[in-house]
Amino acid sequence: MNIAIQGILGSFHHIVANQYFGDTIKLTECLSFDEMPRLINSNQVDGAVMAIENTLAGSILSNYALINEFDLKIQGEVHLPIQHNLMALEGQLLSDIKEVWSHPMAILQCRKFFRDYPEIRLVEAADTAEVAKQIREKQLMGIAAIASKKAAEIFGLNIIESKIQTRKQNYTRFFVLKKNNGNIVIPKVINKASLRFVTHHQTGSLSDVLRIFANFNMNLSKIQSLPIIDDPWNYAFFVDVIFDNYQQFQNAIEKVKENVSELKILGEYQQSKRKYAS
Ligand SMILES: O=C(O)C(=O)C[C@]1(C(=O)O)C=C[C@@H](O)C=C1
Repeated sequence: MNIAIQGILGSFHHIVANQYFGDTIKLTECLSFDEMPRLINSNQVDGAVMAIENTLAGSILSNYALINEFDLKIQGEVHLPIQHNLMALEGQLLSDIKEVWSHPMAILQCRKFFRDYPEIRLVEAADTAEVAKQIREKQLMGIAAIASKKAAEIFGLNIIESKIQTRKQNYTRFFVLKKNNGNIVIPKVINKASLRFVTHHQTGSLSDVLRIFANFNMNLSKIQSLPIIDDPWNYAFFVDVIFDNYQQFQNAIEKVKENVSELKILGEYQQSKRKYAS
């Protein structure tokens, strides 16, 4: 099985791919999220792992847009505890560090730590682990990476400070994606779905839809609005719903269809347990 990940070995996406699919998969490393839909839709990979939201930094809205635009299907989800580490070449001290390079989402999650070091420049890079690799290969002095412990181990860097994210409890939710009609692993249980819908321009139209979910005993775990690019100042809603009874979910969908102008099921999958870090 060939799975695309954002980033390289040692990235958080790598950890998630191994956790979901096991250690024997082949990884296709991408240095942007934008590369993934093309790889999936041209069958160059069987699926992909894509971060979608983080408890400190919020949603990655552009990834919602990619899933919709390229008609990808959500096959599963993983909630991963994220501990960020500041790492550099052996012997480098925090006082030696002039610049810190990392993925923008990782930088966002560590903003507070760097408030005490205003002299350090924060530089956005393509991936957390890729920076660790560069520091090692090019023997970069004065540069540190924000990345996983696994990246420090793989690239032989020294961790200067661990757990530098703004709050110790920090989680990222990742989607496992596949081609619209493909199937990588058949989920044993389906108790969660992600939907995109557009409501009519009438008073109360969103609350009507939300009421349907409540009436059918479905728990709304997330709602996110996104601009519709062809229709300025109008929005599509992306929601996640959790349910016990699949038939009940389908009945709710039939009812929702009568109340919206557009509806798309982005994926039906098994809810992942939200593990808590110790
Ligand atoms: O290390 C990775 O896998 C990344 O691509 C960085 C990334 C992200 O894309 O959101 C992954 C998870 C963490 O929330 C922080 C950053």
